[in-house]
Amino acid sequence: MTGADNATGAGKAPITVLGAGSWGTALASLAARHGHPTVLWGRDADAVAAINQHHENTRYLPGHPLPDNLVATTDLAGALGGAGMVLVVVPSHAFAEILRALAPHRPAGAGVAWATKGFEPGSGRFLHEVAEEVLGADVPLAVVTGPSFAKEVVAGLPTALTVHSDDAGFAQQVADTLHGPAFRAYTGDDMVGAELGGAMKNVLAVATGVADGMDLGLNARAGLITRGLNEMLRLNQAIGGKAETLMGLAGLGDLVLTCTGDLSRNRRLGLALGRGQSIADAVREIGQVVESVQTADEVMRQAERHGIELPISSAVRAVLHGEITPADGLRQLLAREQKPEYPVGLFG
Ligand SMILES: NC(=O)C1=CN([C@@H]2O[C@H](COP(=O)(O)OP(=O)(O)OC[C@H]3O[C@@H](n4cnc5c(N)ncnc54)[C@H](OP(=O)(O)O)[C@@H]3O)[C@@H](O)[C@H]2O)C=CC1
Ligand SMILES: O=C(CO)COP(=O)(O)O
Repeated sequence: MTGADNATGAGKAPITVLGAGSWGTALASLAARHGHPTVLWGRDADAVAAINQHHENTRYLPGHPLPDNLVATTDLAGALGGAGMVLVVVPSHAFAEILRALAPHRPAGAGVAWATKGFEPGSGRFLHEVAEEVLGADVPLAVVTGPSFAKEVVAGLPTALTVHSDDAGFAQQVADTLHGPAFRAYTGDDMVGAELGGAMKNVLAVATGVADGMDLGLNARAGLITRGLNEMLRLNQAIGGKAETLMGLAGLGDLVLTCTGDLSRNRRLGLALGRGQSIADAVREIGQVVESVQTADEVMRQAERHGIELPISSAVRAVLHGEITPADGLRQLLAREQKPEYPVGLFG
């Protein structure tokens, strides 16, 4: 696919995407295909030159032609100059740094959305809390999340995701930019639930990956996904997110995708650990961001803060730190006391 799917761009808001990895490139490609004048900012000059000259991101999405009207640059101020909307798609460890860098160049009126999944490492803050602190309370903010592998989106395969914001008009603007012939973008107003779902599913994908790597069978996989969803729902309720958010694309949808789809880097990390590989070797082989490595710590920090027990997430965190082996984790989970599925209703 090399041209725009939709019109010529006349009247469409210019979009600036920050982060030229697999997901930033796929989302920029989508906006460009929908006729938005789109600029993709990346920090790697060679990668940027290859996108402009060969219309391909050879490192992160090799073999997928990008639209001719997608322009890449390493010039952050230039990229932001004419932006009608900014979409941040860097890993969570770089999120605060990129927001601080973009803040002085953001045109007044340009809202800031992000498709990053995770928390601020170290503090465990939600990304919308970081964004509000750096950009101020008046800037429209939104989170883009849901079951969406970059490789499938850039290939034009049908995908559905969701955009959550406290500002309904901005959620709609972001959704309108992404929505198109093969892409459904829904909206919602629950940033807490949307961000928690996107972060926790990465940790739970490691758990199902480990189980599959240990050949524990399909029953174990389904059990982990379901009890994992329960962990998401309980922590979400304690923090103040809406249950329906986690029963939708931002929770269950992304959990199923990431726990079962081998395109998931977090699942692949779990598979490797379950087969006895070291975490360092597995992460090196994957060669892209694996958010669970940091997110497991931050999920458990949130859980401790709110007094919620999360046995699967806790076992993943301990395995990722080398405190226990995958086999120990399995033994711990199976040895837990027998109890009602819902001791105190859905959220017990
Ligand atoms: N890939 C996917 O299918 C999806 C990913 N996401 C989320 O999107 C986020 C980005 O992931 P993804 O694109 O897949 O990751 P990748 O590993 O594919 O790419 C990471 C990109 O971030 C850049 N980067 C890393 N650190 C910095 C920094 N300090 N400043 C600027 N750029 C930086 C890298 O640049 P360089 O190459 O120079 O190192 C690279 O371009 C993650 O939070 C992920 O969970 C969400 C949904 C789907
Ligand atoms: O978030 C994703 C799909 O929605 C991508 O998952 P991974 O980061 O595990 O590859």
